[in-house]
Amino acid sequence: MTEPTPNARQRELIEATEGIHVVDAGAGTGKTFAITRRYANLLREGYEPEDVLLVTFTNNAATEMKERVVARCDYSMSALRDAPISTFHSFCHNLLLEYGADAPSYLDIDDQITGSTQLLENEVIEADRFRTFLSQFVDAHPEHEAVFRVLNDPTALLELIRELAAKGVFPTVNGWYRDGEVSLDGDFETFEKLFAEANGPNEGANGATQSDLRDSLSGFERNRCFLPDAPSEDELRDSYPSIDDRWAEEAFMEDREALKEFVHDVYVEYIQFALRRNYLNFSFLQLFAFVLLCEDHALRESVAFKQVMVDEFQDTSEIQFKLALLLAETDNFCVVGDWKQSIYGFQYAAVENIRSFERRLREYKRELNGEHKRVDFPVEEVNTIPLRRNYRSTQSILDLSRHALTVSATGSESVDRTVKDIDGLEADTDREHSTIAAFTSESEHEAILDRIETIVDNDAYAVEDDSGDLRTPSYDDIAVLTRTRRFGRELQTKADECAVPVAYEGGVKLFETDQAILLLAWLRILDDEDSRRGWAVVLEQAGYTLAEVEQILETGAYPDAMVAFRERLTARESVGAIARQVFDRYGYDDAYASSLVALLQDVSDGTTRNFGGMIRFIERSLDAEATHEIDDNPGGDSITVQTIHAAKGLEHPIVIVANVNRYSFPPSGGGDDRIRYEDPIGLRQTKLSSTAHGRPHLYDNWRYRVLSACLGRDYDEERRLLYVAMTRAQDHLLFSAGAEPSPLFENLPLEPESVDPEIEAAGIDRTEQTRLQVSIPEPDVPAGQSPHALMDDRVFEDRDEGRGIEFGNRIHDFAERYAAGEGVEPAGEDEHRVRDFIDELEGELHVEEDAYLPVSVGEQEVTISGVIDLLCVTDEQVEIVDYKTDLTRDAEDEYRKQLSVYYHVVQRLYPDRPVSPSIFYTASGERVTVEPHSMTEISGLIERNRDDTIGEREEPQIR
Ligand SMILES: Nc1ncnc2c1ncn2[C@@H]1O[C@H](COP(=O)(O)OP(=O)(O)OP(=O)(O)O)[C@@H](O)[C@H]1O
Repeated sequence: MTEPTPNARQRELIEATEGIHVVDAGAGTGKTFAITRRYANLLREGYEPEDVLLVTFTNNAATEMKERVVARCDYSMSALRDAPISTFHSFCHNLLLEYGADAPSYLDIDDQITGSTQLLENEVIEADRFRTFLSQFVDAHPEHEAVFRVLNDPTALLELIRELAAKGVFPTVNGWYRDGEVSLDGDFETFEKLFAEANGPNEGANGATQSDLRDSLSGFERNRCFLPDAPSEDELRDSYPSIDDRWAEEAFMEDREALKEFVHDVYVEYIQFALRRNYLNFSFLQLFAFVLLCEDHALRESVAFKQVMVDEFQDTSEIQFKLALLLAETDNFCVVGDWKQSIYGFQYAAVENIRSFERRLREYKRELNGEHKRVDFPVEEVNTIPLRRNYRSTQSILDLSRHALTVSATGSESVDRTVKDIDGLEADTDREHSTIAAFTSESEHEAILDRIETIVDNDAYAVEDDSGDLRTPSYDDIAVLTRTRRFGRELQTKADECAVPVAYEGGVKLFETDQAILLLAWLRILDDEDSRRGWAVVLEQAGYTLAEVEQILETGAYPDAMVAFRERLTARESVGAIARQVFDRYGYDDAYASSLVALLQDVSDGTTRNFGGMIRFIERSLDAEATHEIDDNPGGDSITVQTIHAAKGLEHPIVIVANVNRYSFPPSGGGDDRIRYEDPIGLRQTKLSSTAHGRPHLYDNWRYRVLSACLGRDYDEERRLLYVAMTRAQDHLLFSAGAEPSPLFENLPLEPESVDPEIEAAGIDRTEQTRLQVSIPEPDVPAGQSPHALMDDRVFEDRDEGRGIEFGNRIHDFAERYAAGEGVEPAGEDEHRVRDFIDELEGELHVEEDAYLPVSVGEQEVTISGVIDLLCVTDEQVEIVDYKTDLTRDAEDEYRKQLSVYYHVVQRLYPDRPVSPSIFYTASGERVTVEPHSMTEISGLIERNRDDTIGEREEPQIR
């Protein structure tokens, strides 16, 4: 194909070689094309490759740019081999290898960066190392016990470190680098403004109605256990229509010294740990490069570039923007991007870098020039170049895509932007042949496949070929884009059943899947029965808190069921058989699992049981980021299924944006990170460990509850994801949803059609067994089954406080035998309470009743099964009783889900009587009746918990 001729605006960017230029333009407007041409033009104008820094976000993009530059100038590929066209990370890596030996000394760290310091890219391996670090850290720092006790996930702490590094908050050995600590404290003035905004009274028909904040604090104490210093809900909401302003300060001001010290010590000691083991992660590379450039003035001046250009600028983090400034010798600084395509917030991309480019430029210059002039060029004049012509899509697709940025993502959210506020794009083509449609179906997967079959070879869906003529479409013109990975995988399975060819883009990093991680853990346990690395993964996966994991590892008191499983594995003949048994236990019956079994069988000859060898093989594969094609990829003419994140930068003739459903897009929930860093409230704990009532316990932090109510959840990135998905389409654009479409779907200006798919798929009514956990805690439960099927088991923190699993089992055992009339004698207060309670009951008692509840989740039938502790049946009513040995009621919301399942089972058994589900707390003797969830709610809860929300976590992009 011939190279396009730049349009006038693109030419302006290509030829404007002096000064600061910013392009913030829509999809497909030729930004990458123009910046590549600009680079070639600079070389033609006499700049040497080493004078020009061109930053991209992936190594592939860097290579592609070099190829395109070579085509436009006199340089060969080999001449450009070492040219600084690279990612931030590889640039920083090279800088540190050459000049950075002593960079750690600027943080008062004695360890050095050496020639053998490796870049550790693999997050799975890093998480493993971080676990090792953390267990050493805990032993060395008993003073941090209280903060450590609140944690439930080591990777969340590692994520926090990455976040702080991306935002320029670095530790020194004895404190914080520059004004890092100020950032951790947060900014009360800015918070006060947010508080005032959320707390402004609303207008009702009869005057002012209560503020959003007051409203969202109703139920302030529900299902929470606060420390005694917390205000009651009545106190907090004693004024109307807003809550009293004094609560802004009361909530914000909190003694966070212990927390800051904990985070500081983990952060700096982890850096030291990494350096001593000769590795740095992406975050630390940038951190040290930044410190080095800040502190070594001579070096900074010597390495600075005459020209700095950044592509995909919307994906830069704060530290990356600052790095780019430190690397610029003059104001020849050019960035291109699109705020509407900023979808890497979870990797700390700061959309404000491009949205408020000029303000940030000035602010960062001021900051960097604090005690020394580091940015020595004027930033007052910025030339903004608009690009409006789109070379990808038809006008109707472009017009609709603007709506993506203004639709409300929830039922109640109001978006303070209208379509008019979004710059429109002009299609380069005059042709208007697009089909734009939306459909819903109870069987969404089948409906999509059905539609695909209709599209292929259909003139109504004709697509433009390279010469601009229309031709009928084939499978490989079609891409199905999804917000989360899970839906794509499900669709692939369904497509296989229906013989529709589907391809994954770029294969799968098989050894990074959950399946492989669990298998590796069990192999480690088989290789060494006390393997900390193996047990830590297995126990965390089963839902134990970090403190519990530590305790179990310390004492070697592994759960009986897990030990028994290890014994069963030991009896297996081959690694393949072991793998199969591990996958059976965790309910993995998919292409990944079968590929892993087949691969390991091949590698191990199918017979030997050399665990050490297998472990090394998996580790090496992880290190090499080995990608494997999954067996069911047909190749050739097939549709592409990928996440929206993976589709960024690509284009497809026909796009189906699928699974635009409630709880999936936007994904429901959020992390359960106990330590958070949020703007402008700084570093906070959502839970606090205290012995306020005589024994250690985790309390909810009431201050965080109030603070977070003022922050709200920002769905802008979800809208941008929708925009990215839509703007991948060249010719036709479709949307699909299931029984419960997302507001993102419903609020688009489209009239969805409800369809009943005709496509035949074998095995569609397969039933998936999902066990409901009954006697919580009972954490040794396969993943994908209970408790993850329905409950958020992270609320069960009580388990390490002397009562724990065994205690719970003992009480349940006593209760069962006592109610069954076995004449057992109570021992201890809880058992006495249970006895008294049972003595009071009137009616026929049934103990340990099995309960099975079929639930439709999407188009799948799921059976939730559990065991009901006690049923008390009379002619008038049926009472369900579930014993809980918890010391508090803070897990009640989760128990409600469990009891709701029992309620529906029992209600079906006794349709003529009222059924009341209740909890009996053995610690207090309190009996609490719960309000059951409806079947629809249960189905939604299962879907929500099953849906993996990690579209964003895949494709570990270099950022
Ligand atoms: N002036 C032009 N004439 C014809 N085609 C062009 C022109 N400029 C760019 N294109 C083509 O438009 C397509 C999109 O270009 P490019 O990928 O550079 O856009 P972009 O703005 O970076 O897109 P996105 O933001 O969606 O990643 C490419 O196929 C490119 O070759």
